[in-house]
Amino acid sequence: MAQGVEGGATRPPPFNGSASHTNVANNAKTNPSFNRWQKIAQQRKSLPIASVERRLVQEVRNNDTLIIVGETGSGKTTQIPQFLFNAGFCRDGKIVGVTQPRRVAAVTVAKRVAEESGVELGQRVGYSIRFDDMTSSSTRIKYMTDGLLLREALLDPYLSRYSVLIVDEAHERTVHTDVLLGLLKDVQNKRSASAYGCPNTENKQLNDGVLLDKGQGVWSGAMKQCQSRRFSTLKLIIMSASLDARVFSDYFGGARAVHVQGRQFPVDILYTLHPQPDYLDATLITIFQIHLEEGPGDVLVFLTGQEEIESVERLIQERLRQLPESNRNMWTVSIFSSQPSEKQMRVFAPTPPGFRKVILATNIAETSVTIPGIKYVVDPGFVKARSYDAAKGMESLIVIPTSKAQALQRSGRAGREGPGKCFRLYPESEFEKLEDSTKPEIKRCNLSNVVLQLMALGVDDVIGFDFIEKPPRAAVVKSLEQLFLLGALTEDCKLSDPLGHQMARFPLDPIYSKALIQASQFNCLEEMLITVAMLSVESIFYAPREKLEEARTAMKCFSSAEGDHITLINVFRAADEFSEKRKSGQSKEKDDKVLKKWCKENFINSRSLRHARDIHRQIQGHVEQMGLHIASCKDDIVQFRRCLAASFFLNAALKQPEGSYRALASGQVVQIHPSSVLFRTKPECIIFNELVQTNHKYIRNITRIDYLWLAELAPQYYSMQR
Ligand SMILES: Nc1ncnc2c1ncn2[C@@H]1O[C@H](COP(=O)(O)OP(=O)(O)OP(=O)(O)O)[C@@H](O)[C@H]1O
Repeated sequence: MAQGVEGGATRPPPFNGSASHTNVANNAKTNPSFNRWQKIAQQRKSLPIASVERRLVQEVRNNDTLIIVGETGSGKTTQIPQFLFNAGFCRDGKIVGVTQPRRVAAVTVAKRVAEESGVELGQRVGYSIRFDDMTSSSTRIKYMTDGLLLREALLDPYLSRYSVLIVDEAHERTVHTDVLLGLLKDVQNKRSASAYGCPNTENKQLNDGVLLDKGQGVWSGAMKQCQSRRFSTLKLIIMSASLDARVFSDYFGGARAVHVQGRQFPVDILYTLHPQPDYLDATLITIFQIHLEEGPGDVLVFLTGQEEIESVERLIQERLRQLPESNRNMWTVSIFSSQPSEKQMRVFAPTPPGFRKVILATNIAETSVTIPGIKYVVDPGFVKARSYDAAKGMESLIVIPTSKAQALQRSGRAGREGPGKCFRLYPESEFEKLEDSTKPEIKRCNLSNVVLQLMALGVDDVIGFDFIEKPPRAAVVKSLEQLFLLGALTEDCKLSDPLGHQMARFPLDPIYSKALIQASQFNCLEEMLITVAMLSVESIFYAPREKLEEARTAMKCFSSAEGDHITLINVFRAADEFSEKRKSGQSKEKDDKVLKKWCKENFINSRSLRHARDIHRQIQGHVEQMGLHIASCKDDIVQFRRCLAASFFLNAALKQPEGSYRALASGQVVQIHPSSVLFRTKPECIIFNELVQTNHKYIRNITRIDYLWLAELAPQYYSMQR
């Protein structure tokens, strides 16, 4: 059994009843959970990383910062935290934290590691993601999103509970990862320097503040003090299968990089002979080719977004109906970020016997996750990415080719349980032309949120912050300007009190945080909570091509002549009313089914609606905690529209003579999206929440306002404009 309190080896799950050493052998023959644990233990032993456990632990002991690069599936994410736990890095209640860019990875990996360790999830091994905390005081290995750790730093600037922090999938370079790297570098320096004054740091100040020189001979005492608290310095590990170790090493002052050799199973990469003009059609053909010609095994398909996924899902069903009965044994499931977590978890459910599971995913399933059963990956080579025009202050989503690093990660999802195949739907010559790595998100997104968080963390000089790669200066300046206009910053560029601090506490985009705070003053927080929740999910309405007219008629029942925000509120409330009336009092599943039927009849996307209800519940919790006044403006719609104008004044637009609109802040000419309820009426002055760039610049989620309200409700901006 284990040696030491928290440094013990992992053990099998408890047997039914009281397990003693004498009955282990008997139980082993019959107990399925024991058999599963044995299989897992075997699998763990065969991972490439297992043979270098001791060396890796030694490397972590010897280096404060370590970069680990290893093949996808070699065991970095699941095994290294367990190695560190076993080596005693969690003594004295300390935690090994692992950050992931995505929620689904944090949850599924934590579940797997809990199972491998034979412990209940939330006890020794847990996860924490926005709005969902599965940890306890006994958690020692904690998986979390990078954004969550940033928020933790607001409360505990030294991140003092952690002995080791592992930044996983660092190649993704999400904006949170980049900010986190800068923050962790700073925390690491502060912890090494101020708390213990170890001689291996440049700082020579001891706890009691006495400055020492190397010649004074006191270092041996200081050294002892350091050794006795060796885990008080923060160990940092940067990990990925596909990162440029040099960039990270340089950033961390020449940090050591180690490569873990070897992969578990081979993955055959297949390319098309020619470029595919219609990648969705090529995707469908490939899925059916695999289904009809390849051996057993599930398929993972990478698409760019919810709409694309839903249309491919429909096309698959149509084609399946044309196949003979014996070939219809395909089961499609989907996973994308705006789905509720339980829905996302469905992709991990076992495939029914005799069926082939086809998972339609966005890049959410690209890194860290292992979906059991996947043998084939279909990669059309595209991803939806954020793009930001700082001059216009406009963010949009555009579909672009993946990078080589992303292609590698995608193929790495096959070959985790046996040999696999990856079908890249482009020629090999195209692969060579791809960028090596993904352009860091910090260079292509609106930075208001990041700037607000950094300022809340006490970083006043955001432009001078030690980023691994500096964001464009114009983007930082634009964000400072926006935050100032929203009232989060004072004139001398400090976080305002209380507004700026309150805004930083919301896990939302600053413009939405401000809207909620503002709404409590306009007595319409009830309406704004619904609005923010509904705007946080992908399209609520869906209109299948073949039933367009029916869908339009259904939408009219909820439409408000004032605009989309009130229309969305109408949908939310109608769903609530329906649920309330039809509550069976029997089971949640039954109620969900009834609501789903109602959604279908009304051409409402039930997934999006459920997700919005979930988000609504969670932000309402935040609002209550902050003590904001929740009230409804009831029938006083003008009041609510005024509040929208006061909140989203940066996104106001005026009608042009020919029927297009000019966005007042950016000067861009934009069109109302055909899905908006105001598409035909085209009022004089509007506010909007989203700009979508296709062949036109479309705006969505629009409400009619009075032009004069702008100067009245946002004088800080509109009086400057005149
Ligand atoms: N949920 C799971 N179910 C089944 N097997 C799993 C699961 N999670 C991990 N594994 C197994 O453990 C192996 C190692 O997974 P791990 O995530 O630690 O690798 P990794 O090196 O971090 O990969 P990546 O770089 O792709 O994140 C997988 O290849 C797979 O065989």
